[in-house]
Amino acid sequence: MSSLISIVSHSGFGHTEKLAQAVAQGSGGALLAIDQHGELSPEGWAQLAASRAIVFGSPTYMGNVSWQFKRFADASAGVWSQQGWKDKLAAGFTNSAGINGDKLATLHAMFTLSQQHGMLWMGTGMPPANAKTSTRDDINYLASFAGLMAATPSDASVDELALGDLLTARAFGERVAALVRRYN
Ligand SMILES: Cc1cc2nc3c(=O)[nH]c(=O)nc-3n(C[C@H](O)[C@H](O)[C@H](O)COP(=O)(O)O)c2cc1C
Repeated sequence: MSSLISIVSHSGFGHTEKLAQAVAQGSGGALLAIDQHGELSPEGWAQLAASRAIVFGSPTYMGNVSWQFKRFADASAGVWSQQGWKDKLAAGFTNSAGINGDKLATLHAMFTLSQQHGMLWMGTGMPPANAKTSTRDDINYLASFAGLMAATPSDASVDELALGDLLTARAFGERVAALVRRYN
């Protein structure tokens, strides 16, 4: 059964995939994987066409989306020519090793993609956890407004994503679901 919300993402080594799963838990959305060749199945494209909201996800590689995500983005030009995603809701998330690591550039790439398609972008809408008393387990400790950010040390396993980032991803998914209900 098709979902109103789709989370379409690429992950090279599984960390961003774990984040995508948390967004799916929060939103009730369907997970769609861009594979290691940058391809999405025909069923995946059909799911996106039927969705009310599309959440884009990619690791940050060299300060941008992965080439696999970019291949998917370029392939969406076919949808663009039919204005197939116009007025759908959109959001984005990324994960990288550095606390900063130029993640904002990745979110901007996703934002630009959404605007080329005429979509409506949703930020986190979350207050930052930036007080002296804040901890890494807090929601939005990375203080991102444009989209969901997570930081996973370069030598951390998939099972070592920060609890705070997973909670943030879940809350981000809940926000996406709430906005879909509001603007449906
Ligand atoms: C080719 C490559 C480029 C990377 N570039 C960056 C970067 O620009 N900034 C950063 O903070 N981390 C960078 N990283 C680290 C990854 O973002 C990090 O390992 C992330 O958890 C990988 O997610 P994944 O397991 O979903 O692929 C890079 C890793 C690779 C393999």
